[in-house]
Amino acid sequence: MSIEQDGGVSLLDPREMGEADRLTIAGGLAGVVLMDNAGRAVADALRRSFPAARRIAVLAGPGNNGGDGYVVGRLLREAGLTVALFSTGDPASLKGDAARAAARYPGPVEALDAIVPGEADVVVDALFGAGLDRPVSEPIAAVMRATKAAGVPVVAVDLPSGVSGASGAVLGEAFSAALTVTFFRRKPGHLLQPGRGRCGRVVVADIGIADDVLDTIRPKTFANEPELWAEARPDPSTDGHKYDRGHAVVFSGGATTSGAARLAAMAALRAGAGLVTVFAPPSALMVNAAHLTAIMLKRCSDASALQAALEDARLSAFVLGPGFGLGEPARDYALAVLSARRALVLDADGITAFAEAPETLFAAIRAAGSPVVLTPHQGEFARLFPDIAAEGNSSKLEKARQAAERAGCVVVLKGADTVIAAPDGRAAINATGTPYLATAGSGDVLSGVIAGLLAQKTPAFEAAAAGVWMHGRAAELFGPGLIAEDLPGLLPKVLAELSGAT
Ligand SMILES: NC(=O)C1=CN([C@@H]2O[C@H](COP(=O)(O)OP(=O)(O)OC[C@H]3O[C@@H](n4cnc5c(N)ncnc54)[C@H](O)[C@@H]3O)[C@@H](O)[C@H]2O)[C@@H](O)CC1
Ligand SMILES: [K+]
Repeated sequence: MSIEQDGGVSLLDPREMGEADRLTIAGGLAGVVLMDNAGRAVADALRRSFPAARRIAVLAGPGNNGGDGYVVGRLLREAGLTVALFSTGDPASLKGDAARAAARYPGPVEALDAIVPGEADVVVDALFGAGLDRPVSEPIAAVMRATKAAGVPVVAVDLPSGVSGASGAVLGEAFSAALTVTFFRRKPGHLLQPGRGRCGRVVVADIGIADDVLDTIRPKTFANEPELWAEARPDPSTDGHKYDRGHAVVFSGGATTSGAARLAAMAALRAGAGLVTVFAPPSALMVNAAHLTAIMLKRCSDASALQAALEDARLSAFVLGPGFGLGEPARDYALAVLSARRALVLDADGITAFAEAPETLFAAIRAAGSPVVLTPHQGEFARLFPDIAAEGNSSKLEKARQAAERAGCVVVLKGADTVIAAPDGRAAINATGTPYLATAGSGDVLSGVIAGLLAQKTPAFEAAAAGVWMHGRAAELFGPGLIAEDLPGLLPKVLAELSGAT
């Protein structure tokens, strides 16, 4: 993906956004113009979203976010609205562009605690944006609570105050905005929870920063949207034979836990793998045979049987973990697949099996050099990366990134804001999905979708990112009442959407 055509999916942390700002100003666009453009974008979005609003309260903070607030206040006054502006401090203490914006504000500036939130139709939150660097404390927090209690819709400038742009964490107190207007590109905090839940609708405004600043900044964090991996997606029309679309293998657990493997297998087939085989222990052959049709079944009784099966070089991508059971067989199978240098999705029990010896797994992954994706939820993640999981100051984004670097493979850290991270530092934050995805077997389907894409030679990061997106999108298409069995059958619709068909 070339950066000029990033499709808007790049996310900039506060430091990178500061860099975009500096590069733009160095290129000849004055900072005050950027601030004016930012304020205008917020004022316009507010009027579009709240056409009936007449009384606006602007809360202006001590930095450039506050400066944007003064511009919004001025422009809304010019548009004939009634604006009251409340400042955290003496406007004379503002610096630079914010001081200039405040100087051009034509109305009175009141103290922050003078606000009566119920007297406004809309509150503009210009307290803190990218520069938030500590928890919001009293007395500002009290004003925010009073505003929230009044139930007046909040329009946030750049970020809801109190939400960290870098991590999505709530620092102290945070607004829940109805609308957030950010500039140039979104920030990780717009997609990571709990920040995402505080943003309301997010509008990204063009304020005159040119896309080519991204060539210098080289962002490595992305919104997990189709633009990120569209080019890497398999195109079945160019491959005539089923073997060209890869052969995925899913390991089945024992008779009573074999459903998980079938879910993964069905998902791999629907995701486009040419062939899918379930490798089952003797005890689970009959139950699998009774349930499988398009999916093939093979007896696999132990690691030496697996070694023999791996002689078939066409077996391209493996899923190990769903319903598999813990312990030695899981470790032996994973290590055998890796030493045969095949693509591997390690999920659930396959991850937990290495809790006592994560370094053994990481060494095998590095030695294999084949595409490997780990798909832990929080609990499994903590078993494999206990120190990274326990680090209180790092975000989910940083945790997934550190884990991917340590493991030497792609890590999918699951949740409402699943993060997909690659060892080279790239990371994507997912936003598709619904709460109904928290259902038994949902993760098994995800591992199958990813394996289906790996079987078709999609690179690991793109396969994992696309798989997570597709899995979430399928859940959105179904809505309430979702069970895992519904997901594979929805993948054709998701694939059709991605191909632009209806
Ligand atoms: N970077 C850019 O390209 C642009 C930035 N703009 C605006 O500039 C903002 C960033 O401006 P700043 O870097 O000045 O940062 P902010 O205005 O977000 O906040 C920085 C100020 O808040 C104080 N502060 C931080 N956390 C606090 C807390 N918990 N309690 C009390 N005080 C706290 C800091 O000491 C500093 O004075 C963006 O969010 C955006 O709204 C826009 O004007 C347009 C262009
Ligand atoms: K804000």
